[in-house]
Amino acid sequence: MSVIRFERVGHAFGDERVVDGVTLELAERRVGIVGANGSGKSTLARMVNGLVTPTEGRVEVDGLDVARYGREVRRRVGFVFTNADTQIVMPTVREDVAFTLRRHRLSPADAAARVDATLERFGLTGLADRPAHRLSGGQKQLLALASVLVGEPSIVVADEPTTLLDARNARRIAEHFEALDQQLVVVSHQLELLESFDRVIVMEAGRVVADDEPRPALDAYRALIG
Ligand SMILES: Nc1ncnc2c1ncn2[C@@H]1O[C@H](COP(=O)(O)OP(=O)(O)OP(=O)(O)O)[C@@H](O)[C@H]1O
Repeated sequence: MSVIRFERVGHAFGDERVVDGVTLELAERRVGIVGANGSGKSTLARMVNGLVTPTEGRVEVDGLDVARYGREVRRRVGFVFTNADTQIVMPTVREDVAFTLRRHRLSPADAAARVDATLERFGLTGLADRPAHRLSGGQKQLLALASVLVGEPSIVVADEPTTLLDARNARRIAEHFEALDQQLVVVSHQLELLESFDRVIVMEAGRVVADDEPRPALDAYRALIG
């Protein structure tokens, strides 16, 4: 199991301090992060793989300082965005999944086999040669997840991965997340998704205000938002 460590982490955008004095050690299989809009959840999540750098304190993944060892950390930590369009970078479905492996030093045959197996796993084989940007929202989110997982990260961080999807696709994506072998950190407003998790962190104005098993943590969150 990997360990994500936040040590007195803060982040300010200009004068606005959006993450403030967060110390956490996350080593559970499934960790959820909830909080009101603007409470700093995305900023915190993005610090795990260096998309955002702390302005105070440090974040480590398996002892690696994310600010210094970004490349190594990003090999271990896959990030899934809310809007799959943000992370689809290649013209076709197959090329997008293959793009993740460009620095993995695999032989072309091994890389192709891994891509094919991943497409199959996410039900994307029949769409492999389609333009990625013309997929439906649900298919795009499956592609985004496939493109992350083909790199075999040990941790997957997802920032509201089901928010833009209809109920059926949200359920499908949630099932894929539930089936992952990887350690998972998920930011979500969809509280039922987090009920089966090992630990839930509640953020309020940049601080951790509850950190517990899902039931008490989600109760604390519901009380907080009234
Ligand atoms: N790149 C940026 N530049 C300036 N301010 C930012 C930037 N990104 C986020 N913020 C501000 O930081 C604060 C925290 O934002 P963040 O996205 O981390 O919150 P969040 O809890 O994920 O919110 P939401 O639930 O709405 O996604 C907000 O006030 C936001 O406006």
